Amino acid sequence: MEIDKAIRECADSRLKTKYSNAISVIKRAFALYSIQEVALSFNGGKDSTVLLHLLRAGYFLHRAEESCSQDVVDGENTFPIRTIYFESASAFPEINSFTYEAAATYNLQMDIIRLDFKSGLEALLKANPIRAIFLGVRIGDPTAVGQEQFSPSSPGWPAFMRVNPILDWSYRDVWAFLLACKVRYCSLYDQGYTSIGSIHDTVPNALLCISDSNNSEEKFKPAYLLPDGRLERAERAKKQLSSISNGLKFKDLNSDSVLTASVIAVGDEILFGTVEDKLWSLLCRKLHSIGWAVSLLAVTRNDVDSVAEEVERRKSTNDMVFIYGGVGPLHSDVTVAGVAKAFGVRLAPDEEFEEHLRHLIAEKCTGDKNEMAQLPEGITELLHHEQLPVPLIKCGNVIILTATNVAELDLQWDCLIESAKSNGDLVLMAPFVSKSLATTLSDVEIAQPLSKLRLQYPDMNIGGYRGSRKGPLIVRFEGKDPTRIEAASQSLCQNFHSGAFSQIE
Ligand SMILES: Cc1cc2nc3c(=O)[nH]c(=O)nc-3n(C[C@H](O)[C@H](O)[C@H](O)COP(=O)(O)O)c2cc1C
Ligand SMILES: Nc1ncnc2c1ncn2[C@@H]1O[C@H](COP(=O)(O)OP(=O)(O)OP(=O)(O)O)[C@@H](O)[C@H]1O
Ligand SMILES: [Mg+2]
Repeated sequence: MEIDKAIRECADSRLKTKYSNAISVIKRAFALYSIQEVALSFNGGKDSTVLLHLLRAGYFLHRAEESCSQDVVDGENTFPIRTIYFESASAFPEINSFTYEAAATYNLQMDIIRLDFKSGLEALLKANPIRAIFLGVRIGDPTAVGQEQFSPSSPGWPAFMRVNPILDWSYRDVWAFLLACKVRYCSLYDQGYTSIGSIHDTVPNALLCISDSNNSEEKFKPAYLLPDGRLERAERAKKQLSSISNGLKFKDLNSDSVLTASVIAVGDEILFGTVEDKLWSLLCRKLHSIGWAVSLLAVTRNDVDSVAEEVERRKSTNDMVFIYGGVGPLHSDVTVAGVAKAFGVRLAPDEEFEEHLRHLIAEKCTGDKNEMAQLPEGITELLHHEQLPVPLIKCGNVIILTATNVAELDLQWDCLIESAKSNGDLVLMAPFVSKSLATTLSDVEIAQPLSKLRLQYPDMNIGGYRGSRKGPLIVRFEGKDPTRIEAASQSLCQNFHSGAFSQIE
């Protein structure tokens, strides 16, 4: 069988693994359902073209195993699996003609359905004993969220099993397969289209454009030359830049409003006292400098449930949560998993993130499966900046920082602020201003006037601290309005003899 032979003979071990896993899924489906009970959902797209050939190979191998003899296996072109195509008036003519051409080449028994998906499937299932449908859905597709290789149809849909043999395939894997097997695919993919929807919303991928100033006609490179699979749906890139503000609802705020953040450090080494964490104080100062208040600092153990519990609690009571530590490939690096758990989603391979890691650490860490490229499914946005080798990860209102020291945090913070500013949505809050007064008055003398002042100026943070029991007491006024700070400090001084307080930096 030519597909099976092509993969067996190729040198790409990752593709071999993906192929053999997909074939196992297909064989499992053939063990559960009879051939009359399964269907292939085929639309001429690249993913469904991969699926068509996997099914041809899978059916051949299944028959070979069943009969235990190559002699009785039907010809390679026998493919008795019902194939359904939802034809639409807004499909590209090239997609239609490729679909019909494939049907003729591979003897597909095509059912052409001219209804919407749901009504079409209802009619199909009423007239046929179909119980399972093969789909070319891949993780990263908007419809893949929550799906497994075998997923029952959604509530409200007719009942059948969705079988997704290439769920964990990446864009690269798809092209590696189509090129290794030397099979035909829709001609649009050679004209710069990387994912094909309707004629109304699909254009060639601008990242494949070959610009030629002398020639007004645009030309495009083929889809398999897209440098990174992460750019398959190019419009996603635009979305990511404006994403920082999404969780923050900045637009409805006055510039002197206060937003709150909490900071979570993950690390047994901090709790043991072995390592002194310097990041939290720097992060507090940074947040402060953009007018944010830090409501809580927490340190958790390197344990998924501890991280999940803390994140879950903080994300609902703060505008933003910053978390660091525990990010990487070690068994103790559980932060990303903890964040996923806090949001009640699973970790799924993120093709875009994997491409970044591949560039960073070459092939060292990217085998058949790259654990570091697993991110919370459906809620993750990657925050890019040209100075960051790997983007920052944002899940809802939680930002995962990968910094491990002060210099790295400095860089990540600057990139975060710069890209937030450049997208125009992020209104940085008015920074806090403060005034500190030192006094040798005793705590007892000053306690009552201070607590009165707090009631008078509820918009301000008024507090006292001392460096030692015997040394001077420092009273600190902090807020967003310098005139109120001045008024409050004057008001305190008036209660005591002149010279009782001296201002310090
Ligand atoms: C065979 C088949 C089965 C589908 N089953 C479901 C389903 O169970 N639940 C669901 O929400 N959508 C289902 N869909 C719809 C897809 O998830 C998705 O809405 C559609 O492929 C998106 O196409 P569009 O981008 O052209 O709207 C199914 C589609 C097909 C072709
Ligand atoms: N009109 C349709 N008719 C039949 N099946 C469809 C149709 N549209 C989608 N599907 C099924 O859903 C799967 C996912 O669709 P999707 O558009 O993501 O992939 P594709 O069309 O194969 O490739 P591409 O991402 O390049 O467009 C398809 O592989 C196919 O199984
Ligand atoms: Mg498509």
